[in-house]
Amino acid sequence: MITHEINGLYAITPDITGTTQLCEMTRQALAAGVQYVQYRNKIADYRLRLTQAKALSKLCKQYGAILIINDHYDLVIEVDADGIHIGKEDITITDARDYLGQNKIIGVSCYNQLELALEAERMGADYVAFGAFFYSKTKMNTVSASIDLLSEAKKKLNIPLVAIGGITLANAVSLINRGSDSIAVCHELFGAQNIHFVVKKFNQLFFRTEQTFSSSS
Ligand SMILES: Cc1ncc(COP(=O)(O)OP(=O)(O)O)c(N)n1
Ligand SMILES: Cc1ncsc1CCOP(=O)(O)O
Ligand SMILES: [Mg+2]
Repeated sequence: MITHEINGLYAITPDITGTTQLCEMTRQALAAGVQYVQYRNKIADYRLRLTQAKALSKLCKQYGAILIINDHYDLVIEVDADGIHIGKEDITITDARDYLGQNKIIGVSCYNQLELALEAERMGADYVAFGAFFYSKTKMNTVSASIDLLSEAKKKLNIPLVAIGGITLANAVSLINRGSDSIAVCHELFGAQNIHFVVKKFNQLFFRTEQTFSSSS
């Protein structure tokens, strides 16, 4: 059974080859309070992916954080990560579940399509991701998702919603207010001069939003 309902800031690692630099940036994010990390590296070969994923797994365990691996289900087992994130070009939810079992988190990209999310929930996904909501410096050729989709999805789905794509400190609130449980961020976080500061600011956005909800209810 999955014990973690994804929420808050979800850090997506950048495409870098330097494992020491990757770990140092991730350590700063974890030390500042990041609880969810996705290891995503589109330029690494198998050996480098294994090295980096192992190092991140160790680091996340030290901080009690959840590590999700993008695309590569074999790595999840090899480094004892907490789950996988899959999209339309990756393995199916059924195959991921068969391979990983009930105790691993499966996150699924649903782009701008509510129907994909409803199907993903039926097939046993633990969270669904929508986006890109804004222009992304990290991933080219994304489809664009509207903020209204989040409110609609919030009404129809029971699993957590993650928003992704060009999310910054300035635009994140619009997504959180529309029902996004988590925001997945790469450039605004790992491209920052002060990662610690950015994590704290993102986390405050969630805290403020919760305060707003509870004071008006
Ligand atoms: C949290 C989250 N949401 C969406 C994606 C994108 O996944 P995918 O469509 O498979 O594209 P790649 O990341 O593999 O390029 C994601 N990785 N994480
Ligand atoms: C993996 C992915 N899928 C849609 S946008 C994106 C990249 C997110 O990175 P950034 O926060 O830098 O836009
Ligand atoms: Mg993918």
